[in-house]
Amino acid sequence: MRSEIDYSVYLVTARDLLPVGKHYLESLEESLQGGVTVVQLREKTIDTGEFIQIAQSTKAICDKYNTPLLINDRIDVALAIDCAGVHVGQSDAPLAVARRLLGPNKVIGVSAGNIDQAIAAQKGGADYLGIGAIYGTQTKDVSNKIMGPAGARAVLAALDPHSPIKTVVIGGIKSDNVLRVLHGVHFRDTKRYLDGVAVVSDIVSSPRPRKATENLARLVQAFRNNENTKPEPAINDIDSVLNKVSEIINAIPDQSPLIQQMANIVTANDQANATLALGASPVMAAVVGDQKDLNPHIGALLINMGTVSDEQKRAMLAGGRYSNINKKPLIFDPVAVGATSFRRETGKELLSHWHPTVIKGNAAEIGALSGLNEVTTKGVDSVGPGFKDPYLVVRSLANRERCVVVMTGKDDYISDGERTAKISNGHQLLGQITGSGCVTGTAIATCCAVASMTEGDMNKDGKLTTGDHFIASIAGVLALEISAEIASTRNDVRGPNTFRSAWIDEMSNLDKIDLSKMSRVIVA
Ligand SMILES: Cc1ncc(COP(=O)(O)OP(=O)(O)O)c(N)n1
Ligand SMILES: Cc1ncsc1CCOP(=O)(O)O
Repeated sequence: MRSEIDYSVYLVTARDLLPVGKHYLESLEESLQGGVTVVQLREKTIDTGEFIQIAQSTKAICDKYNTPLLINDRIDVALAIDCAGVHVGQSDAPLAVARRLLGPNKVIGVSAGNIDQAIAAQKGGADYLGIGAIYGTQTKDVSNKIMGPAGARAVLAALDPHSPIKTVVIGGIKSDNVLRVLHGVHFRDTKRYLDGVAVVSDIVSSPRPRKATENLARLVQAFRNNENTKPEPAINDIDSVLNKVSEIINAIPDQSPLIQQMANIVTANDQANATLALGASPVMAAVVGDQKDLNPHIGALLINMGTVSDEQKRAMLAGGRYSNINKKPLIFDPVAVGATSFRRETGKELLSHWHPTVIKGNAAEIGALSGLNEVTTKGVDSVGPGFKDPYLVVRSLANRERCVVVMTGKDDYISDGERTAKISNGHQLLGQITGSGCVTGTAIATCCAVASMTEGDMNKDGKLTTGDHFIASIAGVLALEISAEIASTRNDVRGPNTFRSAWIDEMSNLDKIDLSKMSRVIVA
């Protein structure tokens, strides 16, 4: 009988990565005590005799904890010690040969670095796939093979949903990014969930492998609990939505969140002043060295690609990563992401390193991220009348990226994948000043910070952030567009530049306004 394996926390061994003074079997036993559910013995340089010896002592400890053992590459060693099975890579014994030698009762896992390899392994009868490398790692040179969570998500989506094959991801997975990986790989539309995460250095290099494993196991379990918990019915009737919007906007001065912004050189000043006018505090920190210390203190981080440089990109990678670790809302404004290959690559790299809470862009930017070319870009601006079905565009991207998507334009469309809103507020003067979209990002980040600070959540361990960011995004857009409408009626506004000052002034008067009377919002 082939053993039923729990792949949740899959340890791949590496004796060369043990901390100085830590014995291999001691580390292995501690990791099993911490909750490793399956072990793969991976040895690359030793002779067959020594391999068999180490495999026997590894199996003795795995047996003590009732944990299956697989052998990397070497079918002969697996047969010699009669363990649960093997893991083979693309340049190892072919799956059909491994199956013939091992028989029907042994487990065979196959590495899959792309969709074709995954489908071939599935058709060939592999028991599970090791999908990767997700990220770079010092354990092995995978520099040409990094696929990011989005690459693994594409592999999962391509598999036959009825096949019994199991899946794990591997490569650079650690307790500080495992939630981000799980959220990024799991695609709502595929019926397929990851069965586990395969880890080498996060466990093996730790002086406390038991603790390291417990951390990983807790996060994997928390993610699953969260996925399996039926969410509270989402607020979607318009009165409740607008009540919540007012609550969020009115709470900004009380909470006074610190809003970190990696802004662009054109609009940073307006963004900082808008943050103050809304009742929050701006901090414009965009160098790598600031990110770790600053992140625990912020309410939200806004990453705006407007004038992104190589140095700023490194800060964006780090800041976003810390935001996921510290469960801070992360708002991504992919300015002109489709305009050049540098921007396309940067957008892709950022989204593969961290998981945004909200993506906000104009039609061309949302189209570029969605892989659609129905709407094109001219510099930072969108060209033409927009998408035929904007609801579908935002809903699909929100589902794919598992975040809120805000598409700004004459009408704005906002979706969290389930609920979709259309906002028809605003004023044409907003289109005559530079950076009104960037300032919208500021307002969304501010409202998301408040939503996250004011809403407790029992299931927060498995989440990357808490709060209803769909409603917070509506609040951010309404705050800006209604202040623009009010500013446009002022006698002292004579054109775009006087409008700009009046607009920022009016952001600080929103508590005096009955937003529900001025809002033109539909929620579907
Ligand atoms: C679970 C898991 N997935 C992938 C691999 C990589 O295996 P392979 O491609 O054979 O590379 P090496 O491990 O031999 O370097 C794995 N070992 N485990
Ligand atoms: C064996 C292997 N195959 C793809 S990445 C990898 C190593 C993963 O190591 P780590 O978990 O330390 O990043």
